[in-house]
Amino acid sequence: MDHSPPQRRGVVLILSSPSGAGKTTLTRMLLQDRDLDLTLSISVTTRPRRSSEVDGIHYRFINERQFVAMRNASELLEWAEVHGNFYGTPRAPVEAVLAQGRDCLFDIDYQGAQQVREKMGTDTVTVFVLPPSMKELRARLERRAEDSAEVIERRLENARKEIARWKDYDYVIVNDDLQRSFEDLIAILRAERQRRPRREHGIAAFVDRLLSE
Ligand SMILES: Nc1nc2c(ncn2[C@@H]2O[C@H](COP(=O)(O)OP(=O)(O)O)[C@@H](O)[C@H]2O)c(=O)[nH]1
Ligand SMILES: Nc1ncnc2c1ncn2[C@@H]1O[C@H](COP(=O)(O)OP(=O)(O)O)[C@@H](O)[C@H]1O
Repeated sequence: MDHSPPQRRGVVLILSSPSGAGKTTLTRMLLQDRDLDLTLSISVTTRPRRSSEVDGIHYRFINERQFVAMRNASELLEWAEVHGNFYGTPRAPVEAVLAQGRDCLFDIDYQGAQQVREKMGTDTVTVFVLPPSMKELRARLERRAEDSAEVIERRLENARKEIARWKDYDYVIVNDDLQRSFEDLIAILRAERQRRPRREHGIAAFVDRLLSE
């Protein structure tokens, strides 16, 4: 087994947006592109499962007692209450991915993004996804048809507060054309992978060999 350190540090790529702006769709597109080799951080949540979701793939659905137990055992890298439910990121899988110098993708809210940035520092890259209009945001939530009218209203009420956080992020994408947004995300990831501090170890060894030629 190869015990040498990874050639580069993994990217901690965080996507946030108000509900309905399209981050889950973009996340799924990124994961389907095998060449990108991204691993999703699968959150735990106390919210009820939607019909389109699979336990253990999109979320791990747990009850509040289990959530509190995980939080108290410091098993969560970050956690937050969003739209009246608890969400958290299990720490161990993230650490395992990053230790291999691979990249980890997070679909978490602004509270979680802030906590991860504080803990992971410059490994973190944050992207905020905006809807093209509030009218379209409502239309997308209604078209998705996964939530009750009451839940949709609550999400739209929270959207203004969430959108106000755009300034905390490294990148902002207005998700009008889905394919274009996807390509922009790939461009961000490719560029971030090449950042010198992330490649310090691998490049130093390469340059040593180069100069010894
Ligand atoms: N802080 C935090 N937020 C999360 C986590 N998982 C999901 N979220 C956020 O919780 C919010 C609600 O997610 P969800 O119920 O799937 O609804 P959606 O935004 O309409 O797809 C979104 O802003 C997610 O990004 C997590 O582990 N931690
Ligand atoms: N650029 C886009 N144009 C049109 N519809 C979109 C676009 N992006 C996402 N959608 C649709 O909007 C709905 C909400 O998207 P979703 O990814 O579930 O949002 P979020 O995860 O941010 O709540 C889904 O039905 C999705 O197919």
